[in-house]
Amino acid sequence: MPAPIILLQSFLICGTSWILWRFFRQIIVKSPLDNVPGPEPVSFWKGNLPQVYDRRGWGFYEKLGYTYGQVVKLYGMFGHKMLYVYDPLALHSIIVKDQYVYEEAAWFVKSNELLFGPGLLASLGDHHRKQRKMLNPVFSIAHMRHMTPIFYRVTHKLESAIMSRVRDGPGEVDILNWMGRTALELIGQGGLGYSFDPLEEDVPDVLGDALKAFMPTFAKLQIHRRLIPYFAELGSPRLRRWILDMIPDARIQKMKYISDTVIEQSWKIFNEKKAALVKGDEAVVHQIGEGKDIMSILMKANMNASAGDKLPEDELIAQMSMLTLAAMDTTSNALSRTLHLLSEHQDVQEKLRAELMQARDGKDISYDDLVHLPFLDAVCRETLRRYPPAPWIFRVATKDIMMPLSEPVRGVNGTMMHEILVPEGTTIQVGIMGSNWNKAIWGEDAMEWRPERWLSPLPSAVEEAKIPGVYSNLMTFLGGGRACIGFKFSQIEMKTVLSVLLTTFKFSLPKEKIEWNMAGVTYPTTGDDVKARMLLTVEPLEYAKITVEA
Ligand code: HEM
Repeated sequence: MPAPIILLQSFLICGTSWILWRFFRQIIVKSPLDNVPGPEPVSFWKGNLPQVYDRRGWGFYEKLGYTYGQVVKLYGMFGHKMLYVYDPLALHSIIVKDQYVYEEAAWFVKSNELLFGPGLLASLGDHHRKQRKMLNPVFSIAHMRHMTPIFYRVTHKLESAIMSRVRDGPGEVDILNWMGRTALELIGQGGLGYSFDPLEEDVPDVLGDALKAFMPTFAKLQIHRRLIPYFAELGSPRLRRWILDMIPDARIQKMKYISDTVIEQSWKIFNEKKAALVKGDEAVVHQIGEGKDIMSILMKANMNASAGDKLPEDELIAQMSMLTLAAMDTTSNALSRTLHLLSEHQDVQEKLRAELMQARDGKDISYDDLVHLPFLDAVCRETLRRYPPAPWIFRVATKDIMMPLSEPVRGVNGTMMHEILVPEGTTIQVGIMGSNWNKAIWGEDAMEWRPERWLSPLPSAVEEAKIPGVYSNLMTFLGGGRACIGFKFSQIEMKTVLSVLLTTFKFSLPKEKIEWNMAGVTYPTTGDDVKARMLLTVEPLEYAKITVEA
């Protein structure tokens, strides 16, 4: 019998036994989570996952908070009990104090490694700590400051590209598409020292196109992804590759092409950079990032690091694709959301434009002024609070552990629980938006988008809650050892792009309705279209028609 058929048969037998075992275990074995309140599952097979992943599931999460509180029991597949958590003390335990107990899920780490190599999103424990030690300084404020001119250069190209489409009068522009192209080019030039897209014209780029295709393709493989740990070590790499080549599924074959292309192209860029570094400074400054991009700094730091701290080349290369993917949709969707909100709230747009006009005074705003503009900062913070691009992330408890609570939870049996025993293997859904929307902390108007809240002292409950986020008492960029490494990068990116676009164009709502969809990274759709797209009406400001080249 051919090998793939034998494998398939064994898989079906193992899979069926596993499902039956899970079914009986859930019925027979008592769990400490049984007493945690939560909604009924939709079915045994899917649990609450259809609600958890519903692209229109905003109401479900709002209701979870108001009905059950800050720790809620949910069901995953086949009766697997999960916890949805945004209690601040519990969050502190999950992502800071006990972060090495609550790890990334095996399917998350293994699939990232198989697709792009051993980068940050594919490493755990000491290995991950070593990679962060080398990467953290590269994202320092000093380096970000040096990158600002690169950011302005790219953003002015975006400005010209949009101007060429609306110079003769207002028109609807797919802002999501432009923010996506800009975010890719910014992480390209600022992160890799590589240009993906001239922006002023449509030029295909093998690597850029593969990276752009990644998220939409990957989104269709979320179930397959969870099966990877069961196959990842099966037989030799050659056998695994052969089996992969044989799988008659267009989505999997496309993913294979994307992964191969990204790895191959990343090696190419890496080798060119290495050659320039060996030749010396003169060759480096003639490269796209002029040696100020993240990869050039990282490669130099790695060359000078002690033997114990040095990262092997395949790890450096894996960081390139992981940084690009982590940077792209998050920041471009945050920028799209901000422009959407400013289109809905014309008064806020006017007030922000006035602040930016005054600061710009005909030239680009310096890094130091840009980061200190109060209203721009307030608009960015409030957008990232109320609409965090990644509304949740997952962790898995790698052993039994006691979860502390800042507020007791009333159990299903009526008793008050002051802590919860979390059994090994429990999936934790970290409620990033749950924490950012918490009325007990942010006040009764927590669900309102109100930038002004950042211009006066925040409620004392915010400080007292000790939310473990790296940024502004928010969970948007997470916290602990796996906090977003690029959060300063994304701040400057958002502020540079807004400072240029809002002093050149006026944005308003399009004819069709914009809807924001829930996902690992939320995304907009326009009208009945299910494809990610966000049109806004864009009109050039009178003076900009003369000053901006198109
Ligand atoms: C508004 C924009 C952004 C948001 C909301 C955001 C949010 C996040 C969150 C929530 C995580 C934790 C993921 C997890 O643990 O599962 C994360 C991790 C990460 N982010 Fe961001 N991010 C943004 C922009 C960026 C940018 C611009 C970069 C790169 C320049 C970046 C690079 C990374 C990397 C490499 C990680 C993995 C860190 C690790 O595991 O050690 N992010 N981000």
